[in-house]
Formats: sequence, C-alpha cells, structure tokens
Amino acid sequence: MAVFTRVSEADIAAWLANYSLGTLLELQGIPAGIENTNYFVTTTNGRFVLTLFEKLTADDLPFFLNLMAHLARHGIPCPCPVADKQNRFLGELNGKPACIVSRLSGKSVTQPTTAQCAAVGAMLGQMHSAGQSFGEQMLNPRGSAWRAEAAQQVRRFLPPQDAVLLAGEVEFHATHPLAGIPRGVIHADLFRDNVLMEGERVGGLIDFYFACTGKLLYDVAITVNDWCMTPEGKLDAGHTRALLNAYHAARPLTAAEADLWPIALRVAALRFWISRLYDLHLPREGDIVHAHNPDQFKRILQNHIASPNPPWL
Ligand SMILES: Nc1ncnc2c1ncn2[C@@H]1O[C@H](COP(=O)(O)OP(=O)(O)OP(=O)(O)O)[C@@H](O)[C@H]1O
Ligand SMILES: N[C@@H](CCO)C(=O)O
Repeated sequence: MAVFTRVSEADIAAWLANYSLGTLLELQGIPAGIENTNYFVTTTNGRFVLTLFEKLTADDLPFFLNLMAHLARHGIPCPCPVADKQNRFLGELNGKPACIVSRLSGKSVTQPTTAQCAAVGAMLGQMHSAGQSFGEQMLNPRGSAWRAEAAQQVRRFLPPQDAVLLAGEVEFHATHPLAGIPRGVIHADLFRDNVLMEGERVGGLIDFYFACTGKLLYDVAITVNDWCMTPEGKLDAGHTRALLNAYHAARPLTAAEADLWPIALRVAALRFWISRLYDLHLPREGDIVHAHNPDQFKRILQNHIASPNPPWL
C-alpha cells in the first residue's frame, strides 16, 4: 500500500489553488510503489500524478525534478513536473515535500517480448542522448564506496561461501572500475516495473529517484539484467541483442564499451544483490517489508562470472 500520508479532496483542492491546473475532478490513491505516497489526480486540465516524498528531502529533489523536466522537454516520455504559480516544481503538502507531474499511459509488463526489449533499448539510448545536455550532476549514491560499506554490514548475515563471493566481487570492481567510457545522466533503476508499455511502444519511463551521473553502459547493464533475464538467472540472447541493437541505433556503443560489457553486467548485478541483502537484513525504521529476493541477483552474478562472453551486438 503506497499511501503513507493521507490526502483528502479538500487538501488537494486547496493545494491546486497554487497551480493553473483547473479544478479537481477525481483523486485516487495508487496502491503500487514502496517509497512514496502517490495519487492519481484528474483535474479539468488533464491527468496528473501527485507524489508526497516520504524519505527524500527538499534538498535532494531539485536534481530529479529538473532532470525529468529536461528529458520531457526533449521528447522522452517521462513524468513532467508542473510548476506552481511561483514557478516552483516542489511544494509541500501535509508536511511532506510534494510535486505534481504529468500522468503517462501504459502498463508495466512482467514477461517482455523481443519487440518490447528493443523498444526499451531504443528509449534508453534516446534518454542517454537527451541527458547529455543536462547541466546538473549527482554522485551515484549506490557507487563503489556504498558497495564496500553496505557489503561490510551485510556480511555477518551470510553463509561463508556467500560472504567470500561478496567480498571478492566488491574488491574486483574496486580494482576494475568501468573507466574510459561515456558518462552522463543515468536512470539507474530501469527495471520492468519502472517502464509503462503500450503494446510494443514505451508509454513512459518513471521513478527517477535513483537517477545520477554515471557510466552509460552501467545503466544499460542494469536494464538488461532485469529485462532480458530468464527465470534461471541467465541472459536470453535474443532479448539481449534486440535491446542492445536498438540502443546502439539511438546512442552508438563504443569498442571500449564492448570490452567492458561483461564487467558492467557483473557490477550491475552486484549493486542489486547488495541492496536487496541490505533491505532484507537491515531494514530502515518504518520501512515496509517487500519481497525482492537477494538470491535472484546472487544467481545472476554467479552466472555472469561463469560466462565471460555475454551476448553483445
Ligand atoms: N507519471 C506517472 N504516470 C502514470 N503512472 C504513474 C506515474 N507515476 C507513478 N505511476 C504509477 O504509480 C505506481 C507507483 O509509482 P512508483 O513506482 O514511482 O512508486 P514509488 O513508491 O515512488 O517507487 P518504488 O518503485 O521505488 O516503490 C507505478 O507503478 C505506476 O503504476
Ligand atoms: N529495482 C530494485 C528496487 C527498487 O529500487 C530491485 O528490484 O531491487
């Protein structure tokens, strides 16, 4: 249930007076999601999504809101923040930082087709290209320092062979960083549940709150590790090639990126193995329990280590 902070029709009607969005027609809580409170808001001017941020603070948010506005301006179907009458994207509602963004159409899929993988690859390539002209920077909060620190903290919960695998991988990536390849704005969490599909086309990319500045190939690896994975934790070669070829047509991959592809897949798997272990064993106070299974990413990581020639273009 992702309505942590209640908003009444009277609350939103008063809040909307700060905007040029017309008057409220309908307010509906959105049950999906685990981080923020989300409502669908329909006004006389259209369909929107209201988000109340439960953890991110008003200091964190301008990067994400400005990024979404930038990408939307470039034609990427991502939520576009609406400015209030003082021309600000960020407001406050019921004691929480809040914003209202455009509502996109489509539904997330769980078993993507080859054509849908290609559509996501193309959209990711376009997003990376459009992101090149975004002027703001954000360090990756789930980068190498975080990996080392979080791995240290979860180590004591693991059986010995998993602790060895984890420590070995953290060390490997600390000494084999993804160097000398293109950087830019990355989504960093483009899993299936963060893409709204309309048949074979992408209706929307959502949930930009892990976005940061990083290696573009790492973002491709995060996306492939979710979209192109079989239930056994191995890459589906057809889906992977479809996604990569469509990406390449939008933002050409380089020879240096080809060389680093196996390592990018490993470090992307490691990041989610660690975060899932951390959320399982060390949940933050007030976190609701959710069912992301760390073992799935352990298996993916082990399979990547065992197959050093993953599908490429
Ligand atoms: N701009 C949007 N347009 C259409 N639907 C949206 C939009 N933003 C959110 N949604 C819907 O709301 C649901 C929850 O949103 P989201 O995934 O951003 O939740 P969250 O709690 O912020 O993040 P998390 O995925 O980390 O739990 C999505 O699955 C989607 O159905
Ligand atoms: N996409 C993440 C959770 C949200 O960041 C995962 O599946 O572990």
